Amino acid sequence: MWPHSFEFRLRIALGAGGDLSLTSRIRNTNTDGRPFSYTFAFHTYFSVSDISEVRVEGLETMDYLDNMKGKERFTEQGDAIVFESEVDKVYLAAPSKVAIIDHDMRRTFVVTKEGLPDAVVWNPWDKKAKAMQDFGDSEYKHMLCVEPAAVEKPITLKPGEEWKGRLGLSAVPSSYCSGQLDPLKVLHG
Ligand SMILES: O=P(O)(O)OC[C@H]1O[C@@H](O)[C@H](O)[C@@H](O)[C@@H]1O
Repeated sequence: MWPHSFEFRLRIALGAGGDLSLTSRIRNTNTDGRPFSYTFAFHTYFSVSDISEVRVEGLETMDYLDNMKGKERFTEQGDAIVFESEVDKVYLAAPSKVAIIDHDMRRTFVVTKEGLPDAVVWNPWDKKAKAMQDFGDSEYKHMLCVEPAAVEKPITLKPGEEWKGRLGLSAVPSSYCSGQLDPLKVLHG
């Protein structure tokens, strides 16, 4: 058991237009005066038409830790992130808005975050999917995990202190067709 006392509160708000907001609050309620540290991530799995056709915008040129290479640090190059094999990356100091663009579904998920500096991007691909008990063998083709997170630098709370992290999620209809969708509007609009 974790040797600390804490209070965890989750506020779920669903807006009239379907926008979802999840706010987590963690308070250190230790009475022995001890601080504690933790990392945090909203493990949000997005349903996508075909992982090979999806791209993520907002993380280009970001530094990341590659969990598949012993957490070595790299810098993302070039264009939007696309997927052709297993990925498990922690983007550091990621922007507060990231877009998951699903051309076939004509839908863009816009993920916003507050109090969560990092963003994890994960897809197990075929081999790991087969090895996971709670994951269908082919489910990796239709999912992408983008997680607002605080991973690189653990959060430390003294007794009485409270931390707050928020995830915002909206699905925007998009009829993207070579250049129709302006990433600046998705990311900054
Ligand atoms: O199955 P869960 O708890 O959603 O976690 C899935 C993945 O979550 C990511 O945060 C991790 O970086 C991966 O290593 C992990 O496998």
